This record gives sequence, structure tokens and C-alpha cells, in this order.
Amino acid sequence: MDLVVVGAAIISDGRLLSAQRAEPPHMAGGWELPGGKVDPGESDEDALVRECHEELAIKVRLGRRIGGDWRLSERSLLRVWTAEIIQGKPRALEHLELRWLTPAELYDVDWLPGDRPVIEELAHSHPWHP
Ligand SMILES: Nc1nc2c([nH]c(=O)n2[C@H]2C[C@H](O)[C@@H](COP(=O)(O)OP(=O)(O)OP(=O)(O)O)O2)c(=O)[nH]1
Repeated sequence: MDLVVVGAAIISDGRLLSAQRAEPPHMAGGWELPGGKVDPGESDEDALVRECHEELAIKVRLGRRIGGDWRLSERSLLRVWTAEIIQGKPRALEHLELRWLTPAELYDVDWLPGDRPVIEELAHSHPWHP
């Protein structure tokens, strides 16, 4: 069965939150959507809310799904939801850096390869709203 990774397209004031990975070494420095692996028995949505809290110290409310299953590797896939912050201000607890991107800045960071089609889809889904 595929490993499910969930990612949040956190949108605030018309900007998208991007996060720079700290590890593993071959991914460090690449930019991603906050999120992570779904634990056994956990729903995708619960996992995403949990990961945003663990990684960024914020509480989020999920919105719509962006696309379907985005293949990351032979064994893993990525599912993405839009999200809005309902409590807190994002802090890079597990990332090297965080950056808010306007639509014009969407490609200013070096997205992980698996995220690029998702970002492409987001770029076409204007105006952004959670
Ligand atoms: N969170 C996240 N992971 C992504 C994205 N794109 C992408 O290829 N990945 C990959 C990187 C990792 O190999 C995997 C997610 O693992 P993770 O390390 O973030 O998950 P986790 O927090 O549950 O980690 P751990 O408990 O295993 O340490 O998916 C993305 O946009 N967000």
C-alpha cells in the first residue's frame, strides 16, 4: 500500500507559506508544503492538522483539496489541502526557513520535485483562498 504524505497550502493575505526542509541530506534546502506522513489509524486531515502544529506551532483549519493523489515515488503519494491559520504565527520548529510567497513569487524558491505539479496547479487556481 502507498505511504500517504499530506501537505498544507497555507494561505494568508493572498500569500502561500513555503517551508525549507532541514533533512534528510538529499532533500535539505528544498522547499515544500508543511505536512508529513499519516500515522497508522489516523485520518489524512487529522495528520495534517497535527503536523502543522508540530512543525509550525499553529492551529489550522483545512479548506479544499488541491488535485488528487500526487505521486512522490514508487511507494508514496502526496495529498494537499488548502488551509487557514486560526491560531498562532508560524515558526520554523523543524524547517530551516519559512517564506510567504505572493503569486508572483511562487517560483522564487526551489520546490522539491514532487511539489512542482502541485504548485503549478495552485498557480492556475486564482484567486487563492483557503
Ligand atoms: N511534508 C512534506 N513532505 C514532502 C513534500 N513533498 C515531498 O516530496 N515530501 C516528502 C519528503 C519526505 O520524504 C516525505 C514526508 O516526510 P516527513 O519527514 O515530512 O514526514 P514526518 O514529519 O511524518 O517525518 P518522520 O516522522 O518520518 O520524521 O515526503 C511536501 O510538500 N511536504
